[in-house]
Parts: sequence; C-alpha cells; structure tokens
Amino acid sequence: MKKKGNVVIIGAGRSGRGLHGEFCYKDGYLITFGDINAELIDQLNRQKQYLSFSENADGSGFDECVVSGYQAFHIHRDRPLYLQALAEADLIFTATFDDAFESIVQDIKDAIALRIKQDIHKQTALVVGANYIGLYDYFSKAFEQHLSAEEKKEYDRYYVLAESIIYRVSSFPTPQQKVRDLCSVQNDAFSCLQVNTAQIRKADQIVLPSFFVEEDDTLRFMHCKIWNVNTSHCSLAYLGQYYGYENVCDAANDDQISRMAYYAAEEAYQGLARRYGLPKVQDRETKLGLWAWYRDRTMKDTVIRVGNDPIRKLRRTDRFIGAALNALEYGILPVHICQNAAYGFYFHNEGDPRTDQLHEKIRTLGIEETIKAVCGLNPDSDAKDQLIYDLILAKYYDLAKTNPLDEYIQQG
Ligand SMILES: NC(=O)C1=CN([C@@H]2O[C@H](COP(=O)(O)OP(=O)(O)OC[C@H]3O[C@@H](n4cnc5c(N)ncnc54)[C@H](O)[C@@H]3O)[C@@H](O)[C@H]2O)C=CC1
Ligand SMILES: O=P(O)(O)OC[C@H]1O[C@](O)(CO)[C@@H](O)[C@@H]1O
Repeated sequence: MKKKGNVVIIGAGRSGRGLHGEFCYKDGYLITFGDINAELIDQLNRQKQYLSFSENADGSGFDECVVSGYQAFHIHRDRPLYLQALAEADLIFTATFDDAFESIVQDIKDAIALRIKQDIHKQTALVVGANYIGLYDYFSKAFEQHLSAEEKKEYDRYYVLAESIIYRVSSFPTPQQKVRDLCSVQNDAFSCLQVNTAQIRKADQIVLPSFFVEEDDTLRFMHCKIWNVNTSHCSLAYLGQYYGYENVCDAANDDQISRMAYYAAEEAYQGLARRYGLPKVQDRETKLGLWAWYRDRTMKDTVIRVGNDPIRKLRRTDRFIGAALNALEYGILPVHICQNAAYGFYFHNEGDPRTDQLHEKIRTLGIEETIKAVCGLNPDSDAKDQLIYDLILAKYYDLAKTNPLDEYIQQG
C-alpha cells in the first residue's frame, strides 16, 4: 500500500500511542515514535506492534487495533536516526507534558539544521498537543528565540505550526489488557483531533490526516476544556482518592463526590460563559454527555492517572486556580473549585517523584507556604488571591486526619 507520508510522534506515551499512533496507522502514514523513556522504546521495538483498545460508541466493550510497522527511537541514544526522521517528516505531532517542551524545541532546531545541510526542503506541519494554555504561543516564541537566522528562514518558509486539542482519553490498560500487551493503551470512543483552522490551512502541500477536525478558536476551546472539563474531572480524581476510590467512574457515581465536582464545574462554566458570551445555562446535551461519560463504568480510568502531577494541576493557570481566578474575575465565588483543590494537597502516588515532591514541600514549608508556592498565589498583596488561598487552606484544615481540638486539649 502506498503510504500517505512520514509522521513523527514525539512522546510515545498514552496519547502518542492511543490517539496519534492508532489514528495515523489507520490512515496509512509511516510512523516514527520518539521518546525519552528507553525502556518504552526498547519494548515497542521488541514487540514491533501494540494493541490500542477503544471503547465502542455504545459502551458495550472495546474495539482493538493492532498498530504495527512503526519505528521507535530514543531521542538521545538514537539521536542521528531520530533527527533524520524529524528532518524527513511531513507531519510532526507532540504528545508530552510541558516539561518536555524545551527539549522538543531543541530537537526541531537540530532537525532544521540537518535539513539545511542535506538540502531537504519541503513543507512540514508541526501539530503541537498538550493540556497547556498558550501552547501555540509557547512554541512560536521559543522558535523565534532559539533558531539561528538561517534556521528561522527555513522554519518560516517550510514549517506550519498548529495547535491541537487532545480530547480523546488514553489511559493505562486494564490488568487484562496489560496481560495481553505491556504497551497496550485503553482509549475512550472519541475519534478525532481538533486542530486550529487558520493555522493548519497553511499546510497546503501535505496530505492531512482524515481524523483532523478544524476548530476556529483553540485558545477558547482550551480554556473551556481545562477550566471546566478538567476541573470536574480532576475533582473526581482528588475527592475520589480521598474517599477511597480507585477509578474515576466510581467516584463519579458517588452522590457526595459527584455533587462537589458538579458545583465546581458550574462555577467554572459561569466564569467562562461571561468571559466568552456563552449561554447563561450550559447546554443540557453537553452536560449530560459529559456526566454519562464520567459515570460510564466501561472505561476504567484511574484516579491516579487523572490526578497525577498535582503541582502542575494546582498551578495558577491550570484546572483549579485558573478556573477560580476566571470565575472571580466575573463575580462568581469559586467555593467548590477551591474546596476541591484542597483535596489535591492530600493526593498521593507513592514513588512518583512529581507527587512526592508536593508532600516534601508540605513537610518542609508547611501547608500555608506550599499553597502559595504551588498555586502561585500572593494572598498578602492581592484580594482575589487571598480569597482563593483562604478557601483552599480552610478546606485543607477540615480534611486533616487530626482534630485540632484534641491537640489543644492535650496541650493542657
Ligand atoms: N492521555 C490522555 O487522555 C490525554 C492527554 N492529554 C495531554 O497529552 C499529553 C501527553 O499525555 P499522556 O500521553 O497521557 O502522557 P504520557 O506520560 O503517557 O506520555 C508522555 C510521553 O512523553 C515522553 N517524554 C517525556 N519527555 C520527553 C521528551 N523530551 N521527548 C520525547 N518524549 C518525551 C514520556 O516518556 C512519555 O512516554 C499531556 O500534555 C496531556 O496533558 C490531553 C488530553 C487527554
Ligand atoms: O493529562 P493531564 O493534564 O495530566 O490530565 C488528566 C486527564 O484529564 C483529561 O482531561 C481527560 O482524561 C485529559 O486531559 C487528561 O488525560
């Protein structure tokens, strides 16, 4: 079969394999994965294929796709081969967290230098994806800053930078799926990638994937996703873990937890509605769809995955504080958003360095300074920051396992 073109997927994790990998494979592209995790790259190469499980639209089980015919490179160990693949790519996708952005910019820079050296001049679409507000601007500014004049000329002439929204959920495989394949990934039924319309239309010399859906305002979409959907999703994860659940769907079916997540989403939506002139009452179908998806027990997405990396998720621009600040901006009191954020300071995932770091901070700085540092709040100089800080701290105290009254009495 004639292949459509060369694709490099930077980040061979859950989305890289479950969204970009599966969809590009089905579309007939030649796939190269690039990742910093040597164990994962070696396993993908040993297996030569992996299973991508996607939930059926009717929720009755999973469809299976065997993704094969790819190559997988470690971004440092296999650098010459990796850079060659990047230099020859028609399409490059990113599917990493933001701690990889700097390294991605360096890799693209090195690939551009190689293209100049080897006289490879063709259009390449760089479709960036991450739960990150300001994704396009980040990469656009980084290339502006880090490319040499010659590299910048090549970049401006041949590269098309486009922001995408990763909406499909790609999670850890269930234990049964993992037994069949260590590299398998479990996905929901969402089957497209939203890409910024004006940006991607510049890629007029490339065969674009069939799974692209144009989205006119990706920044607005990102705000509405991260400051509303992710707010309630992550609330389910933080409250879910605190009250003893392993899976998000079980937390979403709990009466008390679902209310708290629901009210947080309502506060978040009211802020967004005012910011963007959306209807005062959120569309019923959208809300019902989201909650049906949260409560559906087919896909077992864990509270650990959805809540992991609490320092990132509790930062100023992200799903709790970003949503709370936006709500306050428009006169909405974000009580539930802040209360749910407080549960995040109890989130644990022992052995995961990013989560352990949060608890180390609480141990060394105390909860008060940790909230300020992690959430980027300045309660002493800003009234909105103070309100958010007070709400989080008060709820954190409420949730503590020790009773201050007992301690007070014991002190005599
Ligand atoms: N998995 C999901 O359901 C969704 C994920 N997202 C976003 O997609 C992005 C990726 O998420 P996941 O796939 O879930 O994470 P993941 O942790 O499964 O995959 C990320 C991969 O990037 C690799 N990586 C780290 N540094 C790298 C570097 N410098 N160069 C190349 N690879 C590097 C990691 O080794 C890992 O394999 C994140 O920004 C996430 O917020 C957004 C919506 C849904
Ligand atoms: O990928 P993050 O930012 O860690 O967030 C956890 C999850 O919540 C989602 O919104 C839906 O699962 C995804 O964006 C993400 O996988």
